[in-house]
Amino acid sequence: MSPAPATIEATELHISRGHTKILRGLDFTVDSGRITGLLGPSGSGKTTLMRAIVGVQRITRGAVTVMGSPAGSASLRHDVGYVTQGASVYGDLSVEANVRYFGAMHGATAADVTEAIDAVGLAPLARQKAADLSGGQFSRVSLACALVAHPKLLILDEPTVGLDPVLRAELWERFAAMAASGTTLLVSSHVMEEASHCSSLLLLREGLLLAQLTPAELAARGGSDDLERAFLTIIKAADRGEAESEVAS
Ligand SMILES: Nc1ncnc2c1ncn2[C@@H]1O[C@H](COP(=O)(O)OP(=O)(O)OP(=O)(O)O)[C@@H](O)[C@H]1O
Repeated sequence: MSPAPATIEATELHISRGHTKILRGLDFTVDSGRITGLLGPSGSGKTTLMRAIVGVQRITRGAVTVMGSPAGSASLRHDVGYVTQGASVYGDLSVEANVRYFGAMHGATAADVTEAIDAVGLAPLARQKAADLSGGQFSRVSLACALVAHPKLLILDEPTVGLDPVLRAELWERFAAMAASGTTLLVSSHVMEEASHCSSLLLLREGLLLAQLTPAELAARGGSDDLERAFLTIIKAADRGEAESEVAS
């Protein structure tokens, strides 16, 4: 079987905001039906890259295509789901009403709504007002609102922040099941241990792509099965490389 075409393709992607260069020439592809992790220190450009893929971030130079169309194309509206860090949920509506509302924009059925709420573990709270939920529960409403549309590409900005370990593990199982049924997921995280759930990793640092590799390759290249330590080793090596090239120039 020939491999499925890439869902996302970035070519020489540059993004500046004001005078600041935030993304500095990224080239990568994200494969279909896989979980790709977007990892990097705070401020490295993860959210900016996700925004570019969704089509809400102006691109300075280069290109991003999603399923063969320029990022943000109207034809992609029903195919791309994006869950931001700031949950876009109506506090005065119940969990169910929120998910139904988002679902209605994508032709979702009542069964889709129930399934999405179940998937994030909020069935017992379906009738509760979103404003009365805990922080972790509230952010899961936002995730349910994205799941209800059954997007082909789901982009999740730090979806496990504020969740306890049990829920985090359940969500990763859910993501794996979605990928197995053909959904492409791009998931950002600070938590390196979560990298092990991904089949491919994009390592960002200061707007540059340090590497695109599998978790096993990260462990091998960073010389540790502790992925956090492996990543730090790679970052330090990149820092040394930059310092050396500055001395040489
Ligand atoms: N509107 C803006 N104008 C200028 N600079 C910005 C703007 N938004 C973000 N930045 C800068 O762009 C850089 C990348 O930010 P971005 O939010 O993409 O990083 P991130 O990797 O997602 O960080 P975090 O993990 O903390 O969310 C940061 O240095 C940030 O200060």
